[in-house]
Amino acid sequence: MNNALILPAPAKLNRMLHITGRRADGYHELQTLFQFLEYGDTLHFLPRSDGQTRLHTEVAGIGHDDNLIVRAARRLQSLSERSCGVDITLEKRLPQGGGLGGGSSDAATTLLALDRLWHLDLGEDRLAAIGLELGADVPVFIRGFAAWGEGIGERLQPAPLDRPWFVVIHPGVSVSTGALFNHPELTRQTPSISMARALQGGHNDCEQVARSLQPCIGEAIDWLKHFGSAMMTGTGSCVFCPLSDREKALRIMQATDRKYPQWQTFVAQGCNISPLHAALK
Ligand SMILES: C[C@@](CO)(OP(=O)(O)O)[C@H](O)COP(=O)(O)OP(=O)(O)OC[C@H]1O[C@@H](n2ccc(N)nc2=O)[C@H](O)[C@@H]1O
Ligand SMILES: Nc1ncnc2c1ncn2[C@@H]1O[C@H](COP(=O)(O)OP(=O)(O)O)[C@@H](O)[C@H]1O
Repeated sequence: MNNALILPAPAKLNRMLHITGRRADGYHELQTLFQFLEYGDTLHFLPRSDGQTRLHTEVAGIGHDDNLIVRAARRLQSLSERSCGVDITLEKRLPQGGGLGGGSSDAATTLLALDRLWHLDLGEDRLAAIGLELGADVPVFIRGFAAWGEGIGERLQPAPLDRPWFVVIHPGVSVSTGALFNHPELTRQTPSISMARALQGGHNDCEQVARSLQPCIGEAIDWLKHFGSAMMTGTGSCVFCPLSDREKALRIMQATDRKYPQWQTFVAQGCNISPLHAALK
């Protein structure tokens, strides 16, 4: 059908993540550098005219109506006066609870796709605000530029990051974002810094608690530290190491597969314009 849309939902990495405080509602104030990866999920959208929204792919452990894709679609449906519907299928590559933002990225791709397919023309500001109701990470995927994020990650400005190749390891476990943020031993008072300072290098305040919750996260970071400045993304569980060239990254991936066959490893380049926005142009 000629008005079907096939779009990427890329992963993100947090190249650093500092927790600078906690708001009265319990959410944490962050300073973080978001960068996209040329790697992620793919969504297929086929409009239907009977007002039904259906996701035809099951995601393990998530009910149809709880899936962020369906929640995003229904939220847009509620804003439309016409009887819009859609059939959606998902090629899932990103692990859940991996800190790669897969669920948030799926939601953002759905919002941008349906805004176009249903001719809603809501504009990026409105879509980012709707996205924020679905998850703190959704706005950066709506905006589509690598960013210095503050607040709970929704105050964004473009960040001129380098674009290395990354070896990314998913050590086969997941970390619940909520559980990590509620942990009594989490560092919550890192002094604020400027973006310019963060671009010179930073750390991830969630790493220590994630290591204690899931020791294999620490094992994966310590292994990748043999090759460069390895770090965890988001609240975990994935860890990454930036490399200057693809061949070197692929060699490290092969060595990781041999030594730790129980982990999933991939190589992808960082990008400062989201592959989603590149595809929508
Ligand atoms: C911390 C980040 C950094 O990228 O990590 P990852 O989840 O991607 O690992 C994100 O901002 C996460 O965003 P997202 O995954 O959308 O989180 P949400 O669904 O909004 O929140 C899940 C739960 O985490 C806690 N939470 C989340 C974000 C934040 N800044 N402070 C918090 O305390 C809240 O308890 C919330 O109920
Ligand atoms: N389409 C989806 N893909 C992944 N997770 C989803 C989706 N819809 C809802 N979720 C929920 O969102 C949570 C966070 O998922 P995700 O964004 O992939 O991880 P993270 O926030 O660690 O990067 C999952 O544990 C899952 O319960």
